[in-house]
Amino acid sequence: MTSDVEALRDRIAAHFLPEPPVSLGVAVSGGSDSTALLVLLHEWMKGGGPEVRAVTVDHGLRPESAAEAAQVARICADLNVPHDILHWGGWNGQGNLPDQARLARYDLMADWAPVQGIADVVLGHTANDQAETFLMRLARESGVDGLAAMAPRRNIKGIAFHRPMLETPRETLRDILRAKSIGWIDDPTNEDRRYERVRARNALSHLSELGIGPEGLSRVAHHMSDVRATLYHYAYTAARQLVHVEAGDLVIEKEGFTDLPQEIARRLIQEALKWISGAGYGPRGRAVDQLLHSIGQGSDMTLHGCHLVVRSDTLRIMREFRAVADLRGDIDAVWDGRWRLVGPGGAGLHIAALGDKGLMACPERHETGLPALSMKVSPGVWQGENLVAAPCAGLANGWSAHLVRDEAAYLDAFLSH
Ligand SMILES: Nc1ncnc2c1ncn2[C@@H]1O[C@H](COP(=O)(O)OP(=O)(O)OP(=O)(O)O)[C@@H](O)[C@H]1O
Repeated sequence: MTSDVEALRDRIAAHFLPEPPVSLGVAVSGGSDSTALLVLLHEWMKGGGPEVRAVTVDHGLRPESAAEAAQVARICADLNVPHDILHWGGWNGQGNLPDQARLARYDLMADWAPVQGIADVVLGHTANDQAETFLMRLARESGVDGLAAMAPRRNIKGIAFHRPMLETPRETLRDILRAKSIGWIDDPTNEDRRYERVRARNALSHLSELGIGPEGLSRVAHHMSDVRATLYHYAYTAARQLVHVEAGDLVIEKEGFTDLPQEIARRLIQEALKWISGAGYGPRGRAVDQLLHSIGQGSDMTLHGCHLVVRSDTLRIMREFRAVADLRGDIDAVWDGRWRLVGPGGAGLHIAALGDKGLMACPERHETGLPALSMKVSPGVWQGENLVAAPCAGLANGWSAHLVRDEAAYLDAFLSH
């Protein structure tokens, strides 16, 4: 074994410290990076590392794709590594094809892994991929979060996807394959200049004149990711002190909030909008800055399906009425992705927002101390056009409303960055 192979194998093993898993999945497209990753994991396994099982997703998008998956199968057979091929059901014409294919790939692999008793899957992204992502984020004028580029690990459906080679240049990996006379597949779309990533790759080759290369940019991304983690840590501390949940809204103490540095305030708001809307992603940074400006001016604003209300001593972020106005749900189902109603049941019941009509049917609403806007977006139990119960607006009738995402979930989100 050459010293390069040893060094890279050890770098991968270091990614899994302090406790490497017993078994690992490896996602192999047949390209140079993931094929080299397979070889390195195989070396690790031979030296007492985790059991390895490979997986290839055949997207069926190019005529050669089945033959390419079969080529990966042969390499795996030569190494004595078990290998599975997964098939994508195809594109439904929605969204952008490469994005949809990537999402489907992660989804298929996240379903495949637990069936094999695997909780960790390794991906072959290299320093070159990281540097290209970094340049694309620069083009979008991203801040710290965007420039941190790809994370070394992320969770999808409870499976950890690892990228242990984010600081390894592609050529180093190709040298390993050349030395072992193992071939790889060159995907023709990697040359297609219609893709931004391909243009970023070409641009990168010109930047070497300035001493800018994949490894350097990937180290900058790594620094940014440390900075991001630090900022989220402070944002978490601030959120614990200044934010609490009330009837499904997030209430922020205004005085403490306005003293926060903008980078921290922005994160508090971004996570709040994600928590209320249930969207897996936050609004764009510019939109959040506009919202912060609006808070400074003392004006209310709607964003990301949420409504921010500025009061003298608090900021209250609640669901925007428009986002739930037409939402009708089954009585046993979670409503708006966050409310579960528990009560005596009955025939022909459904859940919908109270709205003005429901609110007027709650004589005790003033006793709750909640703002009318907040009660208006809260869930009510309806029988046809008649309101049966509205637990957040003082009309219980044996019903109670429970948040599926609680305050702990809001706080935990800061720690997952
Ligand atoms: N069809 C696929 N099946 C299994 N894993 C895949 C597939 N496509 C990509 N991957 C995984 O995602 C990583 C990054 O994907 P990307 O599209 O950048 O790579 P690629 O150019 O197809 O191949 P490589 O990274 O192996 O050179 C790959 O290294 C591999 O681990």
